[in-house]
Amino acid sequence: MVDSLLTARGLNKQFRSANQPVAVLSNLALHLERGESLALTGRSGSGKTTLLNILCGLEKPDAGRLQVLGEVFDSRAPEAGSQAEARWASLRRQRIGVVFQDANLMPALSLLDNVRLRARLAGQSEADCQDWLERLDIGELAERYPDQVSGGQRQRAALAMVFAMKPALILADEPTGSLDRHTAEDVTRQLFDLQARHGCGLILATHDTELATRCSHRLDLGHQPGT
Ligand SMILES: Nc1ncnc2c1ncn2[C@@H]1O[C@H](COP(=O)(O)OP(=O)(O)OP(=O)(O)O)[C@@H](O)[C@H]1O
Repeated sequence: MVDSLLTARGLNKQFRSANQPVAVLSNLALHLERGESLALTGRSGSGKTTLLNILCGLEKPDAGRLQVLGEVFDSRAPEAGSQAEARWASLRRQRIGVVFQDANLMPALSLLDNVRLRARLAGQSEADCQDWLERLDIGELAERYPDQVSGGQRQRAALAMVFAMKPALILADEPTGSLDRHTAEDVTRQLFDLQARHGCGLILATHDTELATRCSHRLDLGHQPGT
């Protein structure tokens, strides 16, 4: 079995601000194997979210090569953008679970239906969807819509969606950012339990040093040249 989940080489990304180029990622490399976890740390604006977006295909690097779950994305490849988009979309639907700051819940679906939809799209059973909501302590909110619950409860629903899809790789941007300390500890424990049980990879961006120390590896983007 191939254990490498993700390899990135020579990633560069710059944005333009007030017509000036702002280098965010410069010649960045990283590698993740099955069962490993990586904490992305660094000061605000150092590029953590940008890197997570690149690692799931929501943002294009200016240069670099990515190998993600057996798929290769190379900025120099002649492949049409739409083909790469389709490969990224398929990875996000079935194999990469993404937990971002503004939890991607469908507003017209209840929390439970959001979790069920995510499981279905990933080809997983819908049988344990209510159970995931219970485990994240929002079982009694299953029939509510996203705009009828708090930001922290939405974030837990987003985690339930990711758990239900049983991904090979989880990307999480401040997964405990809007949770109180007690709930954050509970969610963190579940995140690492799930990772240990399924042997999936986990990359998370965090300002929480305690959460970062629970990961097997750490990459401080505050030290990237140009940031
Ligand atoms: N679309 C964009 N256009 C211009 N600049 C951008 C864009 N997106 C991000 N940036 C800039 O790129 C830099 C990195 O942003 P990013 O959101 O990746 O940082 P971060 O480390 O996740 O920050 P935080 O910890 O505050 O969430 C910042 O200076 C940001 O202002």
